[in-house]
Amino acid sequence: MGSTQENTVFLTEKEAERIRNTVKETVKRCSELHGKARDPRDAKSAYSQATGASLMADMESMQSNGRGETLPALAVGQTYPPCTVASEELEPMKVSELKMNTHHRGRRLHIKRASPVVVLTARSWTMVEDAEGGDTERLEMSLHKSRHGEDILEYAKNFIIKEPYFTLTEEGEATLRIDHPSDLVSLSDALTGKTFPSTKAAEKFATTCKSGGNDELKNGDLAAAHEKYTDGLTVARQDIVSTTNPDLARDIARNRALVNLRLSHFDEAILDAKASLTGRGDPKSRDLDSKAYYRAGSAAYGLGQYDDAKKFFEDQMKLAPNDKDASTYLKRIEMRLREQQTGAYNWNKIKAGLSKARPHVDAASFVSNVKVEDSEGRGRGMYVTRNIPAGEMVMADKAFSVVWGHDKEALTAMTYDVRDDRIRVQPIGLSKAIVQKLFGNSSQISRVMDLFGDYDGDGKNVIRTEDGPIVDTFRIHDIVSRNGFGLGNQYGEEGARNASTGLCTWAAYINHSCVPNTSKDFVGDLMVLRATRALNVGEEVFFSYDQNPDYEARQAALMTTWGFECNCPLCAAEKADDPTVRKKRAELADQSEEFVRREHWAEAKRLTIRSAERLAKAIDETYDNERYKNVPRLAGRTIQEWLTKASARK
Ligand SMILES: C[S@@+](CC[C@H](N)C(=O)[O-])C[C@H]1O[C@@H](n2cnc3c(N)ncnc32)[C@H](O)[C@@H]1O
Repeated sequence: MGSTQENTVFLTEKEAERIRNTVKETVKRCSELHGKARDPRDAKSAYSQATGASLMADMESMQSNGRGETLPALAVGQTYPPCTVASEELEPMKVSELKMNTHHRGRRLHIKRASPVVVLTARSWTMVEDAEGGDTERLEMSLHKSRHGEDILEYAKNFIIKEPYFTLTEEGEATLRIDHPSDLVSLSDALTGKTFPSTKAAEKFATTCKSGGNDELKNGDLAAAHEKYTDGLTVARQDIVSTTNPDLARDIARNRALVNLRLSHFDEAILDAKASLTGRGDPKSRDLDSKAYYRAGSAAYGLGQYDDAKKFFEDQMKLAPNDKDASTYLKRIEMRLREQQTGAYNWNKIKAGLSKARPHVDAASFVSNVKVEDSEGRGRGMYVTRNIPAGEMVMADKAFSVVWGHDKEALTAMTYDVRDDRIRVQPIGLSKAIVQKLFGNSSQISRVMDLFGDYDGDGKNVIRTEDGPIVDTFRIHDIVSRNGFGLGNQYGEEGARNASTGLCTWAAYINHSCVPNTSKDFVGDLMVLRATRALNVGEEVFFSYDQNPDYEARQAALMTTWGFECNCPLCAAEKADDPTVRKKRAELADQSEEFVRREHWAEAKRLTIRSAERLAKAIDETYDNERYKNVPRLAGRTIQEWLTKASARK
């Protein structure tokens, strides 16, 4: 957590003011327009507006290679919950009935795309019209605009918008706006309006989908393969096909399991693989079932559900006792279970396997020495369940999601939050990656949504309807704000605009202290926490979110990024200092940073060491001995470390 000096993006007052004013102006206009009738659009000019903008966007993305030079600026904090009922339960409406700046709760809009899609860094938009023909309107998908790596709006032609939100863009143009991807249901183009006169026709359709899916899979187009298999499955599972040819649905499900596995949609991969099982004893069926168990096992492994994975691979071995892949997996699972239970990691092997191309470790989280409980004044916290000697590992947490600086998904944005009037630099790419992962793995939604965030949503915690998983993207944004962390520059290429960031769902319960009792380190995407002093059973674990030795700067960062005032023993002592003493100390700390940058300890002459000693003494004298009896003197740390190394050389 926290950003280093090099990674700080500075914004001029004027730029900040401009962002603030634009957002405030839009918010004001929106509230003035609330409930007013919509101005109809001219369909022809709407189409040419979108076509022109789409060409421009294509050209820009070709020139900038898809990555903008400047940070996008986004307004955040105007939260609203996603629709939590199935589209079938909503009452249909027409574009012409839309009211300005209104969430049309309880309603649904069936639309079709009527223009090319304009794909921009933080949003996509297009023109749409009523499915049966009628009024044209603009539709904008904000931030979470892709699925299976494809732009959602480009993905299909027919959509249902659940509980449509009609508002203004930041440029003041009327638009249907989607912030939660679950509010947009894409309908299959191939199936819309399709009926089958006979079993044969339905079977033929499903078989064609299956072979089309196979072709797409061969071409590596996973999104298209998924779509074709899904169409095929929808029909193959209907009674007219499944009663006469149940194996067709099994075959398609088995193939879709592989696509889901490759898309890291592990939940659906397991469901598909299980649905494909024949349970028959002939060699061909045993072979197919063995394949299905392998896919289910790999998916469970991907979710970190090692006990389930073990069971699937053992079932596979019963059908194919000599299968090498299954036995390799079973060995890996034994290692993961050992890591989980005892924290016994083979560090050499883990580190040797890491590279920029393979930045994720194949390791399990080790959390059996800790538990989560209430922490007075701090929400919940993490506590040790046994005594842990100094230097020993407290826990290791394999990140739930990481976006590396070198990933194309890395995206940092400047956000203006209307709730607290603050501008922040946010790892938007990480929020997007988490939403994507949860969309493909709804079994993980509760685990992430349990983390602390300012916005709690509607409190219903509905995670699925018949239309699919529901992910409240505003909650994810707030959770990432308060729990995301930097992974450091492990593989190079990290900068202010593309920091490597991640979310750990265990370490996220650890509170901050400026006098922490643990320190954290990263091995790839595994966060390793060690005790910096002996910890007694039942003690709360703390690490430092921000180590700035300057009291004011540290408190400001803790308030802006994490929303709290720190009352740890160090902050209590520093708060009682005279502000002029604190200022002097901060100046001396700056001088010592500068000194350390200028003078290398390995080449230091006696006179230089003397200067360092004088600086250290001056810093020490800013501390009241009584108040700082048991409290670290942070400002002197850098120069003291330098002195220790330089003196040891003599
Ligand atoms: C990463 S979470 C830590 C777990 C959190 N306490 C919870 O209940 O889930 C960060 C949030 O915890 C709270 N927090 C962490 N350290 C704190 C402290 N020293 N004093 C007060 N609140 C703290 C703040 O609300 C912060 O935004």
